[in-house]
Amino acid sequence: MSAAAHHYDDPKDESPAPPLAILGLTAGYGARTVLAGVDLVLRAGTVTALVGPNGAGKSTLVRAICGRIPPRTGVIRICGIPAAEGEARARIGLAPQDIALYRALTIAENLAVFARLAGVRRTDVAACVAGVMARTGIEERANERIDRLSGGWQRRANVAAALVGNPRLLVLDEPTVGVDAPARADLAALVQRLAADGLGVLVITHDFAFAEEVAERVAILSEGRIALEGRLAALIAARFPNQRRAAVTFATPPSPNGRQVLALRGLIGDEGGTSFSGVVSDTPEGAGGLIAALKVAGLVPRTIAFEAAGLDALYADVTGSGHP
Ligand SMILES: Nc1ncnc2c1ncn2[C@@H]1O[C@H](COP(=O)(O)OP(=O)(O)OP(=O)(O)O)[C@@H](O)[C@H]1O
Repeated sequence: MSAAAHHYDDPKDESPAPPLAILGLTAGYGARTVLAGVDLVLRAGTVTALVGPNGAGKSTLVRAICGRIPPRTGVIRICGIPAAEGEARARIGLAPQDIALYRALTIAENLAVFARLAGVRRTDVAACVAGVMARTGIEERANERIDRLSGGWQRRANVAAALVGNPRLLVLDEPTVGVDAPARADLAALVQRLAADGLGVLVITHDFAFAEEVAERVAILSEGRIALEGRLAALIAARFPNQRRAAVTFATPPSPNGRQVLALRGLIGDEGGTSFSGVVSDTPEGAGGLIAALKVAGLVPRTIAFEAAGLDALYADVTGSGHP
């Protein structure tokens, strides 16, 4: 049995404490306070997506979780252990935003290096590497160099490297950057499998479609706090009772007057100025009212759709801004 597997099976490790518990965390840089009272608990076996505007402090939160910047006030515990302690860091697997692998080495060689760095005994490295590759389904590419792999395989290898120390908390920072659609589905399935195995998984992402696919819970970081956290469906039902998301597109950007009509209906445009979305009442009158208003204003949409509100509507409502 590998050292890592032994560590995982050790009954002394069966702590009832959650993989991650943050209470009243404040942190920042110099005079700058970035996190101003963050509360967040992640349970084993769940995936939580953390979203927030650019500069909200997501990377700062990751640094604090990994013990790289100290809390000014509040506590961060990893399986009950204060984040500053080495024992806590050993329970965290971090797959950073930039692929943190040796590009000229193969997947297997990289995993062997990281296993040694994670403290796996030399004699246990091969078993550890084989175990992690089986867990992440990357054996078929084991002997390919990182720089020859697609973005999707590189991301999977990046996740595998985070698992060599057999963590309880897996932190994935922007795991879908550079990943095409089919590979994203594979990645989502992998993340869910790892959670089903008992890991607590925190996914920091700007990719709302991925967040909706992979995470049962979402946390929205805004103005230094977790403004909202919970099951996505429940949060949406509570925030938008009997409402639907309306999405309207135009062949060319509407006039300022047209934009104003849309804004009055709660529909906000994207940067290109041709796609607008917002929430409307989930009644025939809600949809009919919008369509009638478009007609009166002389606005001819290219497409118009009404669908259940999703993370983007929730995010816009909580942060007051569009999708980052
Ligand atoms: N080392 C640092 N020293 C001083 N200020 C910093 C440092 N790192 C980040 N900041 C500032 O702290 C704030 C939060 O940054 P952070 O990188 O945590 O945000 P983020 O939510 O991860 O942003 P993004 O989504 O753009 O990656 C920003 O205003 C940033 O300029």
